[in-house]
Amino acid sequence: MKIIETKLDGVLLIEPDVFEDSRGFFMESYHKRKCQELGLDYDFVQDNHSLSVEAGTIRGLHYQLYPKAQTKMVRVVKGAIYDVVVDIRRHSSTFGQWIAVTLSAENKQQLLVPEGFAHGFCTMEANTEVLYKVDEFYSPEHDRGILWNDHALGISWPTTNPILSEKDKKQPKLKDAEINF
Ligand SMILES: Cc1cn([C@H]2C[C@H](O)[C@@H](COP(=O)(O)OP(=O)(O)O[C@H]3O[C@H](C)C(=O)[C@H](O)[C@H]3O)O2)c(=O)[nH]c1=O
Repeated sequence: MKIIETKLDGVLLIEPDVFEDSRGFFMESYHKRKCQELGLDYDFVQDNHSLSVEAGTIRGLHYQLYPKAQTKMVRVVKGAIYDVVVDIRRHSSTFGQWIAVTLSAENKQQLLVPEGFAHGFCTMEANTEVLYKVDEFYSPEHDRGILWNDHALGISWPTTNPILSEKDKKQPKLKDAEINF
């Protein structure tokens, strides 16, 4: 398992060891001790799974407020996503900055999104399925979002006309968002 740092402190790309043979492949998609040995010591309590039927679906940008903030470990088991993370820690030197990585069933890479970051993705293929672990339970009362195309962020999404939930169509801009990180 290899860890690749990004320009956002704490946001990490994880490359699992994949064992391929004539039958296909095997990999440990999560191994607590090996993660702990690499400093990734999280107590994940919930696994999430989403299917997006159409390419060009954007889910996000989402986060939960303290004390229910979540660290997420995201991977794709079918299709591909343009995965985006935004630093929303008010005192961070990279506040408002974002990164994007492609996670796919093919590259099997995973993204670690710590507390203090908003997360969202755009599907690059039809019928894309995303699995992710979180270390805090879902709390609707603490669930918040930021508008996907907030010009202050300038995220280079692969589509300008995405499929969005009604909720995500009405998310606030970063300057108006409720943040307590
Ligand atoms: C997140 C969540 C949702 N739900 C229920 C609430 C709604 O009735 C339904 C769909 O929720 P939502 O539209 O918020 O789902 P997504 O738009 O995929 O949200 C996710 O998208 C981005 C990419 C994220 O990083 C978050 O983990 C998560 O917010 O599932 C639950 O029951 N448990 C949960 O943990």
